[in-house]
Amino acid sequence: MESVIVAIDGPSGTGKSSTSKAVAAKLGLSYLDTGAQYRAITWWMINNGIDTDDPAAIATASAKPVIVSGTDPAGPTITVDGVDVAGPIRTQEVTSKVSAVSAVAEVRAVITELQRSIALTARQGIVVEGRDIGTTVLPDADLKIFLTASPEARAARRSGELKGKESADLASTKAALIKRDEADSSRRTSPLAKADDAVEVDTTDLTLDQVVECVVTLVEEKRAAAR
Ligand SMILES: Nc1ncnc2c1ncn2[C@@H]1O[C@H](COP(=O)(O)OP(=O)(O)O)[C@@H](O)[C@H]1O
Ligand SMILES: Nc1ccn([C@@H]2O[C@H](COP(=O)(O)OP(=O)(O)O)[C@@H](O)[C@H]2O)c(=O)n1
Repeated sequence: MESVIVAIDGPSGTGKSSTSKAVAAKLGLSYLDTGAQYRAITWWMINNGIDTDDPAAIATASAKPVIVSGTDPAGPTITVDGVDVAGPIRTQEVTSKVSAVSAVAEVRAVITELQRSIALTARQGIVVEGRDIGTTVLPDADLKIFLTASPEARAARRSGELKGKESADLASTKAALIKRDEADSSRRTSPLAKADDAVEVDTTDLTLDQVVECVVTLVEEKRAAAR
C-alpha cells in the first residue's frame, strides 16, 4: 500500500486533532482537520451577517466562501477568501454556532466535495479527522478509527485549553460539549457516527502517546497485510 488513507472520527475532546497530527507526522502523511473547515464556513457566515439560525439563508450562501486548508501536520493552515482564520475560528461564538451551520445539507455537500478532492491529491496519503469521515466522506478509507472518552475527561481536556483565553469553568464547558455532541449526532445529514468497520479506541485512561502508538500500529498492520 503506497498511499494510505486514515479516517479518525469521534466527539469533541477525544483527541482527534492531536492524535491525527502526530500520526501523520510520524508516518509522513498529510493531515486534514475537517472541523476547522466547518468552523471556517461558520466564521464566514457570522462575518457576512448571515443569520446562523436560518438554514435557508445558510444554504444560499454556502458556495460563496473559498476555503483553503494547508495539510502539513507540522503547521496546518486554514484561510477563507485568502484571510488566515486559524485564530478566529476557535472563539466561543464560532464554537456555539458551528453545529447549526454544519447541519445544513448544502454546506455539507460543498465541504465534503472539498475534503474528497484534498484526500485524492495527497500523494503519500492522509489522515483526515472529523465526525463523518469513515461513514460518508471517505467510506473506502484504509483504516477507520472512532475515538471516544468520558464526558468528564473530554471537558477537563477542553477547559484546560481554554484557561487564560476565554474563561470557561468545567461545568459550562461540559454542558456546551454535550449539547454540541447531541446536535452533531442527531442531525439528518451525515451525523456523527461510528462506521461499522471502524476500530473504537476509548482514550479516557490513555495518554496521547499511547493513542498515537495504537493508531500507528494499526496503520502498519494494514500496510503489512496489503503487501
Ligand atoms: N489521550 C489524551 N490524554 C490527555 N489529554 C489529551 C489526550 N488526547 C488529547 N488530549 C488533549 O485534549 C485536548 C483536546 O484534544 P484534541 O486533539 O483537540 O481533541 P478533538 O480534536 O477530538 O476535539 C488537547 O489539549 C489535547 O492536548
Ligand atoms: N467532519 C465533520 C467535522 C466537524 N463537524 C462540525 O464542526 C464542529 C467543530 O468540529 P471540531 O472538530 O473543530 O470540534 P472540536 O472537537 O475540536 O471541538 C463539530 O461540532 C461539528 O458540528 C462536522 O459536522 N463534520
